[in-house]
Amino acid sequence: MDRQQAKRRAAELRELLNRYGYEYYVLDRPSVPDAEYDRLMQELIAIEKQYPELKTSDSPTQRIGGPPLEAFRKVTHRVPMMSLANAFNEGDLRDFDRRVRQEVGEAAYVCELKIDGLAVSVRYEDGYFVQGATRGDGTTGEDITENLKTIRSLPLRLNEPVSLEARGEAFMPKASFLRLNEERQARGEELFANPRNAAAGSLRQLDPKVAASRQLDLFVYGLANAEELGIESHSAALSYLQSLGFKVNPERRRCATIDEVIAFVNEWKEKRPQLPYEIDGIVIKVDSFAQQRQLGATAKSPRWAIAYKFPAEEVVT
Ligand SMILES: NC(=O)c1cnc(N)c2cc(Br)sc12
Repeated sequence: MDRQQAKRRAAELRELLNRYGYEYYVLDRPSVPDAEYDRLMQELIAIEKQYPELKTSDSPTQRIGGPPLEAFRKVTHRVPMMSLANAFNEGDLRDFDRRVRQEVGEAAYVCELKIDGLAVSVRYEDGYFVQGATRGDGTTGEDITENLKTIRSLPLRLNEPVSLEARGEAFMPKASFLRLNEERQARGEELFANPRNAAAGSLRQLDPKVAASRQLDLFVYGLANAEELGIESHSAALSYLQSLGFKVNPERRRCATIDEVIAFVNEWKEKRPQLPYEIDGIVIKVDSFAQQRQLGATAKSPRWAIAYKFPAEEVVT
């Protein structure tokens, strides 16, 4: 195959493998057998070996990660990553709703599952993944780009050539956590206490090959620059993120009243053990960005959101 044919075939393979990867890891609905995916991947690896200059940053071969880092570089978040005030019972939720309605009148909410993982920020330029970082202290985090690239549900290239910064939670599914601890037990190593610690420990590894072996996953749940993109509500932001190719948690509900919010909270209090990942509560946000702007934020938390906390979940070992 000459260079021109190789260039064309490499682009074809990237398109195919990224689409098959999206179907498998984001939609959980693969359209080709694993053997077919592996065969195409081997073909792309061979072409990139013969013509290294054909390797692109969104090539699925680039997920496996380079050599171990010496240390993590610091990253300053242009938009601070905030933390959420907590609610522990129905009364706290009704107090929150009363404060919101006193300031902005009737408000619709979006309820989402609070994923028990590690908050991360992922930045894209012209549709290409360029940098990922931990939350850190909210203003300064650690650059874990190479480790985040190993998460198969993180798109290396978006469906549109947009520049944005998305926020999400990296997590370890319960099944991966149990298997990892079984392996560590067999090697006489110290066990991880819970999936959140296992996910955090995995993303803090300097060697991307270790992170790649931990089968982490990622739900994206927000945009740092939504208003710059002309989006006017949180529910619209989530639909937009989904359309770009991100994995957005489907268990979400737009609620017109706090009674509907409380119904969602009680529903998931019961259904939580059936989830393949751990959650530590429900996040409730005022849906309209105009109303969010009116409500503003305290020094560390937005006044337009609250996290209803569940008691710690025991993963069945
Ligand atoms: N859907 C969400 O907004 C969401 C889900 N899971 C989480 N751990 C967090 C944390 C913050 Br801060 S927001 C959020």
